[in-house]
Amino acid sequence: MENIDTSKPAISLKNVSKTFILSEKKNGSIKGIIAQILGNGKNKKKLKAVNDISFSIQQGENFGIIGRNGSGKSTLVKIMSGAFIPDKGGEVLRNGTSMLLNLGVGMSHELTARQNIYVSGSALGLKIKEIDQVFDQIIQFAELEEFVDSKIKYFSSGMIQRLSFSIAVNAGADIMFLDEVFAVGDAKFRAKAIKVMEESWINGRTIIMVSHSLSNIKKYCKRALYLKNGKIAFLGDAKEAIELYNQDNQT
Ligand SMILES: Nc1ncnc2c1ncn2[C@@H]1O[C@H](COP(=O)(O)OP(=O)(O)OP(=O)(O)O)[C@@H](O)[C@H]1O
Repeated sequence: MENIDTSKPAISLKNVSKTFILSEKKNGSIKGIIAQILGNGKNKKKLKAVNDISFSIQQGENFGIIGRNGSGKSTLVKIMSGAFIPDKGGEVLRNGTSMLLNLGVGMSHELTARQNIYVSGSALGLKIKEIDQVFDQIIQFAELEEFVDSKIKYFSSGMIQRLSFSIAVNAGADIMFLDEVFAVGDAKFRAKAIKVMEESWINGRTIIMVSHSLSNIKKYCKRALYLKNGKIAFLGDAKEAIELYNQDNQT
C-alpha cells in the first residue's frame, strides 16, 4: 500500500467501451464466402457490451455494480482490473495493485496452487521473499493443504475461488474486485470470507462489488452503478440505485 498516491482516485475510467466480435453473419453466396475468406470484416456481428462509460472510484470506497444478466457488469469489472483491454480511445487509470476475484480469472489452470500463488503474488507487487512469508497463511486460509502441488485445472470452482480470495487477502491487494463472491464456495468458507472481508477490507481498502444480491450491495456499498445495456443508467447512492433497478425490473 506504500506506493499509492492518496490524492488520486483508486480507479478512473474515461470513455470506456468494449466491443465483442460475436460471429460471422451467415451469407451462403459465393461472394459472401469469398468476403469471409478474405476477412474484410464487413460480415462480422459486433456487440458493444460496455458503451462509453466514464466515472471514478475513490480510494477506500466500497462500490457496487448492479444490472440485469448481460448488462455488462463482468466485462466492466474485467476492464477495470486490467484483465480486458478497452476499445481504442478509452482510458483506465488504476492507482494500486488489484485482484479480480471470480472463478480463477488471472489464475493459470496449467499451474499448481503453489505456482499460482507466486505468479499472483508477483502481479500484486510482492517480492519472492515476501510471498514465501505469506505462503503458508494463504494455503491454510484457503484450506488447500493437501492440494498445494496439484494443477488447479483439477480444482473445483469453489477451490479456485478460495485460493484466489486467500491470495488477495493475505498478499494485500489494494483494490479488490468481488464478482459474485457471495454466490460461490460452500457456506463455511463463505462465512469465513465475509468475516475477513468485513474486518480487513470494508474499512480502508477499495472494494468493487458485483452482485445480484441487492441486500449485500445495500449492506456494504455507499455508492453504486446501475448498468443497463452497457450504459450507466444511474450512478450515485446505492439505495437509490437499487430502488431504480427494482422499479425497472418489476414483474
Ligand atoms: N468474451 C466474450 N465474447 C463475446 N461476447 C461476450 C464476451 N463476454 C461477454 N460477452 C457478452 O457481453 C454482454 C455482457 O456480458 P457480461 O458478462 O459483462 O454481463 P453481466 O452483466 O456480467 O451478466 P451476468 O449478470 O449474467 O453475469 C453479454 O451479452 C455477453 O454475452
